[in-house]
Amino acid sequence: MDEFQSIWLVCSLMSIYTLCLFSADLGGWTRVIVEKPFGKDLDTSEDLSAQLGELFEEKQIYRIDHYLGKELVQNMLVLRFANRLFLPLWNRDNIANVQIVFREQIGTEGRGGYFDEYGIIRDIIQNHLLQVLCLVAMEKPVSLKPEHIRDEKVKVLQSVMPISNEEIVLGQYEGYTADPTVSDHSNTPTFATMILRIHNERWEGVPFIMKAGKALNSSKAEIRVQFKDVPGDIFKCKEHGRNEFVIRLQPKEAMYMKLTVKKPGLDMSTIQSELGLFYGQRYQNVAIPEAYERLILDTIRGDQQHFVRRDELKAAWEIFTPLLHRIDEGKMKPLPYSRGSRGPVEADELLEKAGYVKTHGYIWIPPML
Ligand SMILES: NC(=O)C1=CN([C@@H]2O[C@H](COP(=O)(O)OP(=O)(O)OC[C@H]3O[C@@H](n4cnc5c(N)ncnc54)[C@H](OP(=O)(O)O)[C@@H]3O)[C@@H](O)[C@H]2O)C=CC1
Ligand SMILES: O=C1O[C@H](COP(=O)(O)O)[C@@H](O)[C@H](O)[C@H]1O
Repeated sequence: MDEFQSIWLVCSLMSIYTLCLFSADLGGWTRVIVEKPFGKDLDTSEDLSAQLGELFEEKQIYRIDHYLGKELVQNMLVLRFANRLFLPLWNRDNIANVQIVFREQIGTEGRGGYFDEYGIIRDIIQNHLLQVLCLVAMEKPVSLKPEHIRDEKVKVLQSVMPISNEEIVLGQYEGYTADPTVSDHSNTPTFATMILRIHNERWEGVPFIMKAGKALNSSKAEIRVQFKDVPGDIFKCKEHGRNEFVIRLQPKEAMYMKLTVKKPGLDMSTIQSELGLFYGQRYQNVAIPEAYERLILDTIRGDQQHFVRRDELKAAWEIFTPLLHRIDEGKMKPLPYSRGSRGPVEADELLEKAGYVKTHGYIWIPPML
């Protein structure tokens, strides 16, 4: 933040603060929604938090991350902690790897100037995907009270190990710097795949593969949990692939479990198929609220469960700041990739290296309405 931005920020905060004082006099309440970017690294974020903290109490601050307002993200805790099925499986004994993926077909059109300052890690991974990781990996909270949930999220974040250079692939799509608001020599990644490792009893040794990119061949956001091979493979079905539980956040919310079944017919052979819950089909007359709609309502209701607490934000920046500084200083360079591709091939190689096993011969047949 330069001096002008800093003065502007302080003046804006003071004006909001003054208005809030008036509302308190009238018997109202004060809740301030703050939208990202929450700084650019640990220090700038802590500065911002300190300035906000001088004016508002933490219970008045609603740091918004719109991924926390998405239907299937909110479903995560229910899925994990209200279903007996998942309780014994959700750990390093059974899960081989987890992918948390954001892919977008559009590039940075119209937002190049902003994006070039931040890049894909600050724009998507350090906030949206990391919040999803917390919900996938955290322990069961004592209760559904916002503080209990946020306490568990902080613990997961604090257990994430430093990210190794060998476990990162960065990319920048060709033509990105043609945007007049982007520097010709920009080192900003528009794509990143990286492995996060959680050093705790539940997750030691399980790679959490975070993938995000712009100008790719598809648009989607999903969580993909891949289970380990079945020991003693009497059906010789290992060749088809492993069990996978996929939670598609968007588009077309869905959850499906890829599993091995007997291939219908006279032979005793096996094939990969799926058990699925497709929201468009199962909940045909239900309108799924927009993330911001839900989160603004939560703010009015005074429920901070789906908002980021100050210590959570700090822990998130602690994970990424060293890596971001290496990129900002030009010590790590993004690889070029073509618009409309999957991103650099090195990213899929990293996935394989992390132990992800691709399915063979699985064909999905869309359900008929
Ligand atoms: N309910 C529904 O709507 C369902 C839809 N389907 C559809 O069926 C298709 C297959 O589904 P599924 O098997 O789950 O997922 P995919 O085959 O799309 O992807 C499986 C994994 O392989 C990676 N991958 C995909 N293409 C390549 C490639 N060319 N090289 C290297 N890695 C690759 C993916 O990465 P990345 O994620 O980065 O692409 C992902 O990690 C998809 O189109 C899916 O949308 C399947 C089941 C249910
Ligand atoms: O915060 C952001 O999110 C959008 C993607 O949001 P989604 O709800 O459509 O998944 C992304 O395009 C943008 O770059 C980023 O700032």
